[in-house]
Amino acid sequence: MHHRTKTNDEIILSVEHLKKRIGKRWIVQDVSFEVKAGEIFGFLGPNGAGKTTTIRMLVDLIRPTEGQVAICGFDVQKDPERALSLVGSIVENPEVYTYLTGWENLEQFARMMPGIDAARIQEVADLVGLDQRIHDKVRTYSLGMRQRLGIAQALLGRPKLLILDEPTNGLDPKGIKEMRSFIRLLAKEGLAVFVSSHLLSEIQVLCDRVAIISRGRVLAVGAVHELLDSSTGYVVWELEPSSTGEEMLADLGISIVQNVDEVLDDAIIAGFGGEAIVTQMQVDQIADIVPRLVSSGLQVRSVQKVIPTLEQLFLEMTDGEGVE
Ligand SMILES: Nc1ncnc2c1ncn2[C@@H]1O[C@H](COP(=O)(O)OP(=O)(O)OP(=O)(O)O)[C@@H](O)[C@H]1O
Repeated sequence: MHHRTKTNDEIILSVEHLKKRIGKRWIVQDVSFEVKAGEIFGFLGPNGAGKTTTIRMLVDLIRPTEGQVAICGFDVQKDPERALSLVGSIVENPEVYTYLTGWENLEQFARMMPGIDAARIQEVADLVGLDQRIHDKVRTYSLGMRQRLGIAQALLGRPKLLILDEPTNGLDPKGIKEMRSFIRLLAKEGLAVFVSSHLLSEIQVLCDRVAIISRGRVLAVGAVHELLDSSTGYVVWELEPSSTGEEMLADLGISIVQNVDEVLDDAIIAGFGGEAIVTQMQVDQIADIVPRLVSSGLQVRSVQKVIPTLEQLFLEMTDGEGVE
């Protein structure tokens, strides 16, 4: 969906068969995926799916029961110092002192890191768009500005991977928009960005690829548009003559939706004349079907796929189990 300048196939984060048992319970049962440079990767699942537990293993806050995490090839358990030096995260948010300025907070944080000077602090302040306010006390910052200060801290050490847990939580619509374009900008610069969320719409608009997780397992990984294309959706056809068209579609094994108003928005239905035919099918079948209709003499006036939301997709995959 987004055009990247520096996307390449360099694998920044690799997670292989990650599992975590706490007591007798397998909180994370089997999680595998990869995140590449320049990519915004969404980690999507309902509350309690195991997202936080997985993220805590990514940054070595808890130890996996089984499986591996590698960052730029460095194993997080065997070589934690090197691996973690390549990660910035706002997962376990370091304390922000509200009585200090943004600049002083960054300075404080930089003290724990080698090779971070004032020029770098200025650079990250500019990058997150706080340059005008960086010498103001944090207590005067909006929530969005505090979030950006958190990201500035995460970026200080020039990480290859940025891990964000629910980055738009609590932001107003304007703040959410700003946060999104900011995340896109970082990815464009080549950073790999891992974003967890229980908000499907958020992931849908922001991420290049997504892993869908439920009950500690990855149900699907892929480009958002691929997951949507391979799923069952609704397609609206305007064919001439309509009744022949409907018969042909049925003959091709496509299921015709009778109760249209139950599955489609009124606004969508209103956009078509009374003769529109609605089918439920895999949308990637359209390309095969249209030539067949045409070659048997039908006039195909329009074909429109009604793209399912990620919510619908998720319901399909999980059989409707616990999603908001
Ligand atoms: N230390 C623990 N001991 C026992 N159960 C735990 C522990 N940590 C997590 N759990 C349980 O594991 C499940 C997954 O938790 P986790 O926080 O990873 O989910 P999540 O997907 O991040 O959801 P949320 O968005 O609500 O945090 C939950 O049912 C939680 O209660």
